[in-house]
Amino acid sequence: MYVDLGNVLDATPGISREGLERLDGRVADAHDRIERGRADAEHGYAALNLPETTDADEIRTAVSRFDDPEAVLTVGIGGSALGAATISEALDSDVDAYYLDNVDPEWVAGMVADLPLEDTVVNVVSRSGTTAETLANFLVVRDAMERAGVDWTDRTLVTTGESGNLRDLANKHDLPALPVPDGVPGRFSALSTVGLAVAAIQGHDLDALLAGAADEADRLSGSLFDSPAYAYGATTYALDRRGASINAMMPYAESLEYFAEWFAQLWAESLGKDGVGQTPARALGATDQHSQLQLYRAGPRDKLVTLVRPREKRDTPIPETDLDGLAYLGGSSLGDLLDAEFEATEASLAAADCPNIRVEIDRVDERGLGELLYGMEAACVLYGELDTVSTFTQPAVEWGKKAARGLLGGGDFEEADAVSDKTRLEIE
Ligand SMILES: O=P(O)(O)OC[C@H]1O[C@](O)(CO)[C@@H](O)[C@@H]1O
Repeated sequence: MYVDLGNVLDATPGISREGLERLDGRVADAHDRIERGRADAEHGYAALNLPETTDADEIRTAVSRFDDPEAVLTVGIGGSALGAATISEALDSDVDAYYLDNVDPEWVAGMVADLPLEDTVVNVVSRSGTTAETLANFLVVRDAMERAGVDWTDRTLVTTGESGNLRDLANKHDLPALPVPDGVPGRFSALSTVGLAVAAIQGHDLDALLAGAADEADRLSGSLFDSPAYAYGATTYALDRRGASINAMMPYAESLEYFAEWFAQLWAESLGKDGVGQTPARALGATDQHSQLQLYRAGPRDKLVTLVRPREKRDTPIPETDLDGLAYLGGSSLGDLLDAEFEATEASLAAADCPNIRVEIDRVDERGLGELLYGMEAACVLYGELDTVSTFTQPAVEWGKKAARGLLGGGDFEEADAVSDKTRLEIE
């Protein structure tokens, strides 16, 4: 992973090279704290050990019983789906990957109806084993399999904690089950059983994914000038402190669109604590040059833009044309056009003094994805250390869960009472 900070040095908000050098002392202290947490496999810090602790053979063995499926359906939500989706949506495979990570009834019914259930692996993922959306969707999928005459116990893989509803189900029906790694919150679990089972089913190279992550881990150091991950984490933190409260994650690759969604959970759920936190905005280049870029460049000075691209990609030529005005495109390629737009957007933001950071990987392949996922996780951990927030908890999401559960009769929660007390001003 390569990180270019050039376009933050003279931006508004921005940080100077001297400012980064002053911040580097705090980076060194944060790095020491992180390394102590990793050494003790402390909750959360353990995520940065996954390149060494994830057992790829265990994952490959667990999925080996599913002989050449047509599709794999992941039933999970948040970090229990987004890591796997980031990888599977970025890489080609003959095995189609689908994700049920919401409970929209029409969407779920449509997806289940379209699946070749007899030739689909159902990958149910939940660290807690209690997440209502995941369990409800699993019950719907299992019922559909039974009605289709498919023995669901032959087609289901479970990834869950040591206890809970899913663990009980796996034990009761002797289902293949993978553990979730101790001390790794869902949003940090892409490089573990949680995020890699789909990749294994699709035939992707788990070792290369973990090797890319290991490369980035090897570059963690006491100086942001020696570590791309810490350069990104420290700079985004510093820019937030100077007013860039929004970070628009804008990959210039369709294959990385899901990465922006994964990044949004990682950044928001880790850093949004006690009244602080940089808001991740999902964007996509070049598409959002015709959309959100107007706001990024000419709106409030409260944003930074992260521009991500692979340095190498397969290309598509643009045919020669005799159409006046289009001759400049003919004989070029879509890759040349996308690169030109990436660099033009970068320069456009700089010309407007809008801070932007360039993040590149060599290619969107297993190694590059491993670097990018691990690099952003490490960046997030460093940012959390510098911002002195509780990076690895997510207490604010619990209120809504209790309210929903109370509304459905799943318990007596005062949060549910607040729903009926809603102030109404309905305009028809
Ligand atoms: O894996 P589980 O326990 O189903 O949780 C799914 C997601 O829900 C959250 O716990 C938030 O409610 C996320 O942190 C997590 O990724």
